Amino acid sequence: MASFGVIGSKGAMGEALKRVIEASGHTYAGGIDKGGDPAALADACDALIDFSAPGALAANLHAAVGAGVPIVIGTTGLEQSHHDAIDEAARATAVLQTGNTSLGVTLLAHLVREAAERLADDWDIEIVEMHHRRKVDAPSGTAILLGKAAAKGRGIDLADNRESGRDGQTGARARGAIGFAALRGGTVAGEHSVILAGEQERLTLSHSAENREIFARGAVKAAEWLLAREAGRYTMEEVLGL
Ligand SMILES: NC(=O)C1=CN([C@@H]2O[C@H](COP(=O)(O)OP(=O)(O)OC[C@H]3O[C@@H](n4cnc5c(N)ncnc54)[C@H](OP(=O)(O)O)[C@@H]3O)[C@@H](O)[C@H]2O)C=CC1
Ligand SMILES: O=C(O)C1=N[C@H](C(=O)O)C[C@H](O)C1
Repeated sequence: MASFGVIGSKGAMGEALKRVIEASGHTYAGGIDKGGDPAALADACDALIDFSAPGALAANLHAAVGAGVPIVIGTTGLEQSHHDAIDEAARATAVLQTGNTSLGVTLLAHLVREAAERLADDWDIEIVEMHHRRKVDAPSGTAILLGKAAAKGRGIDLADNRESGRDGQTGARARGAIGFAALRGGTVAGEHSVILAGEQERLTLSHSAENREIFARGAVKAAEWLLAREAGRYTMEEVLGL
């Protein structure tokens, strides 16, 4: 059994994580929110689990490296500079970052990659997501993860082929583009659909999160798995053996 510290502990995910850690027989080492000290939390636990905000990432990585504990990062809305910081920290400790810790989405990303690989680029790819009204980033981390999987299947870079936020006189859709649409409202835990639209037919691959426990369970599983790992940057695919 291990002890886990949660960053973003009073948030929706933080509360789900506390429940799942305690139900799994591990120890909840405590949690922090804005203004809290991640270094003290890192010293008091075997691994950190961070579902907070992009602005917290640098201090959280620094704390994990300083204490020599692994860290799971579920926070979304990350930019390239955040990913560079994660790569740097992963030289010193075990780190896993993902936009979605659920089993279903991790498998969905594989299916999307395979579909994009097998279908020619006259099959247009559109990713639609819906989340609760409190969500602050768009497209969701999951939508970006799925877009990257589709781009990988196609052998292209997402950054060069991404179309989001269409409005007004957009012009016709560019061949090979990967489109994103983000809906917000109510209490939706997370809905994602990847639509592959061809001539006279459409294939839709979807995932529905019914609650946040699925993300919390995946994050705890990832933290358990990281405990036995050397320094490095790891993926949910590796944790789940997919
Ligand atoms: N990867 C995945 O599977 C999933 C990822 N997420 C992501 O996790 C993140 C949190 O989601 P959710 O719980 O719904 O959000 P909430 O807004 O409910 O909670 C965020 C928490 O983080 C805290 N926080 C904000 N800034 C800091 C900081 N600098 N240091 C420490 N804590 C801070 C907030 O504290 P305060 O109120 O004091 O500001 C709050 O308690 C989001 O980025 C979301 O997209 C969510 C679900 C699944
Ligand atoms: O903010 C959320 O709630 C969620 N965020 C993650 C994302 O951005 O994809 C994962 C999940 O969809 C819920």
